[in-house]
Amino acid sequence: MLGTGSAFAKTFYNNNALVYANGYTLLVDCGITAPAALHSLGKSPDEIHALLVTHIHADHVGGLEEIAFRMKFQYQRKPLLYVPEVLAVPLWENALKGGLSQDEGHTLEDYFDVRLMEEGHEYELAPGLCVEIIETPHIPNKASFSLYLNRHLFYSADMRFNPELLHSLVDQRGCDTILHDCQFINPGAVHACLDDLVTLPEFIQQRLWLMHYADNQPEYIGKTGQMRFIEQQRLYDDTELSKLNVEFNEA
Ligand SMILES: Nc1ccn([C@@H]2O[C@@H]3COP(=O)(O)O[C@H]3[C@H]2O)c(=O)n1
Ligand SMILES: [Zn+2]
Ligand SMILES: [Zn+2]
Repeated sequence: MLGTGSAFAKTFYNNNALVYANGYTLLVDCGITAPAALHSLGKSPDEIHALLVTHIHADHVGGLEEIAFRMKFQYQRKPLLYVPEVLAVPLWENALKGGLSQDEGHTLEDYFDVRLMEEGHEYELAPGLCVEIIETPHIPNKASFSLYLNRHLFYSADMRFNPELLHSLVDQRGCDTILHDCQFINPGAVHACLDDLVTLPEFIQQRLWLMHYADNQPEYIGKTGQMRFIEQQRLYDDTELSKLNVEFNEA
């Protein structure tokens, strides 16, 4: 995890992730703090093969201008950008155009090798890395897409509490690991809140890691039912994440 903080957290970086697969590096979301978070890990933007955007909020796309400029002018590269089809135009028109538009660039494609994604398809981004996008409710009338990775790990984009989806992923689709955004304050108007998440049955909680949390996260350690916090700037192996759950349950 590059960062695990909420949109307004100051002690945690924005909730963005680096996904590694056989030498390939995917950056999932690129918020305002992503360049600093990469720097603190000693990572150069040049090490990123592809980026993926879940939705248009600054904690998920606010760092794209810096990455786009540096890729173009510092590294002379056009990285792959995976974007849900409905977000491609608003991403350029409403988020990036103001800063990036200039003689050398007037479109998203001038900075990125754009790959549009649709729901209901699985995309093999690299050997050992398959991604499906699932539209999940967040802000009314504003599209946001969670991810299903390698047919076993669900990574929530910001989403409201949706127990039916979590049940169907676990019961019908072999989901053994859930990384879920979490808001501490009730009600979770645009996110799932902790009071909602602790109502999930234990077998779902035991697979669930909390992320996208506020600065007062330390106050909640030990108060999250069967769920655990995932930590920023730490490397997790996806098979280890599910193995640890089993060990945790047995302990
Ligand atoms: N209707 C809304 C819209 C936004 N927000 C807050 O703004 C943040 C934007 O980034 P986020 O991570 O989606 O979290 C949102 C809410 O904290 C909110 O609380 N209610
Ligand atoms: Zn967010
Ligand atoms: Zn959001």
